[in-house]
Amino acid sequence: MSAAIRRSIAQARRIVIKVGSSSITDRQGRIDMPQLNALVDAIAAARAGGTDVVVVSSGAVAAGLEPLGMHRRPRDLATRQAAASVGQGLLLARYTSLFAAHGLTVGQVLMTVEDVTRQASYANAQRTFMRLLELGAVPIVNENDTVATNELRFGDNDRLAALVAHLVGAEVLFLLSDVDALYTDHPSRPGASKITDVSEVEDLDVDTSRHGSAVGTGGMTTKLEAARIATHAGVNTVLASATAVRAALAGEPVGTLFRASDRRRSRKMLWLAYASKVEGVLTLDEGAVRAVVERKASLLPAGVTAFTGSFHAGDPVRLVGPDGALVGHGLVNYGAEDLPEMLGHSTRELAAALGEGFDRELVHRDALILRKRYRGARRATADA
Ligand SMILES: Nc1ncnc2c1ncn2[C@@H]1O[C@H](COP(=O)(O)OP(=O)(O)O)[C@@H](O)[C@H]1O
Ligand SMILES: N[C@@H](CCC(=O)OP(=O)(O)O)C(=O)O
Repeated sequence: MSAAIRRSIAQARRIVIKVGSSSITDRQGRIDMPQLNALVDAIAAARAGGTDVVVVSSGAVAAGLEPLGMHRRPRDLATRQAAASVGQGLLLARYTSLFAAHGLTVGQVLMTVEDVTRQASYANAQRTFMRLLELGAVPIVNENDTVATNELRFGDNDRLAALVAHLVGAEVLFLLSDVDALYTDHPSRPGASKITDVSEVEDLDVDTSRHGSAVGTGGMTTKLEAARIATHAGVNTVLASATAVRAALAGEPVGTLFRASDRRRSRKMLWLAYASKVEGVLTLDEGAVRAVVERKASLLPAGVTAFTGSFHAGDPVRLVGPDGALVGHGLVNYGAEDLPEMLGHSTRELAAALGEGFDRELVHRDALILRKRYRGARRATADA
């Protein structure tokens, strides 16, 4: 890790720390007080040094097991929600008293997928975080497990933490876990070796398929996904053992550093890429697919043959090829009610009909995120 990055990590003014269930609860599902204490001490020291800290803490389900007489993580959603309901209260009570010993106040933030997928709620959540930080409180974030449904949940706090890091404009995201770094294979496998420095998550060739702890969810797969989201948002990301929290915060060479990408995406595009909820689907003809995928052109109304959904101007939509293969996602410039009159018409015809101020692009190239490998593209080219 270069000295400059280490320094910038140690001197960051705002950080997000995500801690996994396995790091703060024991095998019986009790909150591991010495471990939680050590974590809070390290965070309080960072706060004393003037750094804003947002904590994303898992552990609600795990902490609810023992009080409810359960011995393992429940399989069904309703029981997990009940466990989270009991455990979240206990967890926050512990955080509240441990931080109070350092003269710090905590604020609970329970988030749902919708808080980040809808632009208005995203802005609202952002305002709340900023105000909490201005007031000197330490936000303690978790997914609102008791109301999240199977269809509508993050399911893991790794990605939630990356989106929060982006939302609050953090400089560093720390993913603290029960493993000390990323390995080329599950750390228990012979030959698995430690990776200390990653420049581009998408270029990694590692096996993350084997599951992690009994209480954790997502394992290493969701941590890599989180690192990808955060680094593309310009946030340096450090994966380290929760027991090495002080060293990690001090920028010491522990764990794995995922370097912030130079090709930093705007807030809006990150939201589109990772957090938005698609409101409609546009079907493109082969010429439009080629223009968008190969020439990186904007999408014009003439290239769209059909659409579904009831979206408004500015909403996120999915773009698919004639065979339904995903082309990418984009922010559409017209609502569904305007489209029937526009589709298939050339720009000249539309300009004549709609006059001055007509927006010729249906989806502007700068508001488009293409799928990394469009599976239908080669076929579209070959058929042409
Ligand atoms: N390539 C890998 N490198 C490191 N850990 C891995 C890898 N593949 C799987 N894992 C597992 O992922 C676990 C961490 O994920 P998880 O249990 O969900 O933790 P947490 O509760 O901290 O979110 C590690 O303990 C390890 O067993
Ligand atoms: N929201 C859940 C945690 C989900 C989760 O991501 O857990 P983990 O893999 O331990 O970070 C809970 O508080 O139990």
